[in-house]
Amino acid sequence: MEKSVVFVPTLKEAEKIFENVSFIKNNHGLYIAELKNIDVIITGIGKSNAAFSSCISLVNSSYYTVYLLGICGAYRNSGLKPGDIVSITKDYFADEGLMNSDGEYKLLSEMGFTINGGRNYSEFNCAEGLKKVIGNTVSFLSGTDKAAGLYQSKTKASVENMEGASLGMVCERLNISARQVRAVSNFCGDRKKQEWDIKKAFNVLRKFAEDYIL
Ligand SMILES: O=C(O)c1cccc(C(=O)CC[C@H]2O[C@@H](n3cnc4c(=O)[nH]cnc43)[C@H](O)[C@@H]2O)c1
Repeated sequence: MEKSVVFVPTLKEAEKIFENVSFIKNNHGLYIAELKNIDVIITGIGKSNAAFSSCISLVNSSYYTVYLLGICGAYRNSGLKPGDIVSITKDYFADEGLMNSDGEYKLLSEMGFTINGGRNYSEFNCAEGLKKVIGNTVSFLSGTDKAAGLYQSKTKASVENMEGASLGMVCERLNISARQVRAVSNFCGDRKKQEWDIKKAFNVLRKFAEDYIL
């Protein structure tokens, strides 16, 4: 039987999205749950964990659909709010570059370097029925309004996450199509004004998984 794979950044997110499922550690140190028609794999937080976990899991596999499901932050001017669910179709490596002394920053592509085959972003297929948005993948979180403004104005992204562009690049290089679905858990920027509602975000991701994946 053909199987799909769902990557989720953290065990906490996965246990809320896929209830009553047990995870075991595999021989690569990754937590995995094997359900009837899907495998759920925990990537770990951040670009390096996302690249390793997706590459090692996909390189000799025959999964027929790949999903990355998780929470994300929304930029204030995006029109999104906690509890909204989106399909990220273009995800930038937004903090790989150079910060000048005047606080301006350049992406690697603006310095003559590229990350993903001539580009500074990865692409995903759109998950049907969801709002299509641009994402920023960062390792250095935008915990101030200034940092959030810099990232957002550079790429025109609506949301921010920590794994998407890396996992997307692995899928592109392996010629496997993937969808990235994220629920907004907070606003980006000043930490005191982030308005986290992680419960709402988990609930919409669980509903999405029940309706479209399980
Ligand atoms: O403690 C904090 O201030 C804080 C700020 C942002 C994110 C975190 C997390 O622990 C979540 C990391 C996890 O969730 C995704 N995520 C959720 N919100 C954001 C965000 O505003 N910016 C970037 N990533 C976010 C991310 O993909 C990770 O998997 C804590």
